[in-house]
Amino acid sequence: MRRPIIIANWKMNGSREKNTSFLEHFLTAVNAETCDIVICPPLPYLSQIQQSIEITAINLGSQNVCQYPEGAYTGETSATMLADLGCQYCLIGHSERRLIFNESDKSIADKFLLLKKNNITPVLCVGETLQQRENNETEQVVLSQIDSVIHSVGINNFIDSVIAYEPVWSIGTGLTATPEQAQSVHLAIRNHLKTHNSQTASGTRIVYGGSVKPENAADLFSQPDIDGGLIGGASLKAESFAEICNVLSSNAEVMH
Ligand SMILES: O=C(CO)COP(=O)(O)O
Repeated sequence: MRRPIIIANWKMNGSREKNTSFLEHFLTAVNAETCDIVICPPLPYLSQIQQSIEITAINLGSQNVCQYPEGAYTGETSATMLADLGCQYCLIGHSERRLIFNESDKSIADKFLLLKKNNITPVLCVGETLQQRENNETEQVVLSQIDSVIHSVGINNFIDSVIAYEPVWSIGTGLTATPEQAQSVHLAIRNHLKTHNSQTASGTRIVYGGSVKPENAADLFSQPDIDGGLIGGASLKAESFAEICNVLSSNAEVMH
């Protein structure tokens, strides 16, 4: 049985004051013992969040990492530094990074490997644009984004990572993939992983992201191959993020 996981991606939002208030409210409202919870704040706030969640079961995640090890890379943050700050997870290949910051498959694979070397779980984000979906290229695009990492790092390194399927057209748009649309891509990903290694396929957690809200979370999370969510906008409000976590957790209890 895969342990469900829910990840907050705060993107470039927050302040020390807002973060403190978020955690205060979130910790009272959340009741999700059967799933892993991860908060990915902006980099400058990693330490602040780390200190506030130290005695809780919540995990710390980064939104990005440098593709190179330590050295002369002005403005960057290494995987070693993230580990030093207590990060257990790190997003890589988010569509905003691929599209706005021109991240390549090669740099994403390099980041993946550096994270593994530092015992940080990579959360590999994949997803198609609206045009690609309309051209029936969804599976091809998503599987090739995954394969480019597997071919570069090797399937053994891929074990225990998390995949986040986030259709680009549903991010921040309010347009959620239907549970059936999401399940069909998640199943295609799992079947494809089987062609590499059946153990990896059954153990890899595949989460859905894209306009997940308390109102649509239960239907998405009840799909057999959706192991949780990567939440943007709705993770900025303590009450809505707690509600989504609670939905995932109670869903997991029913399935046990
Ligand atoms: O990009 C996302 C999480 O990484 C999804 O963002 P929204 O939940 O705001 O659509």
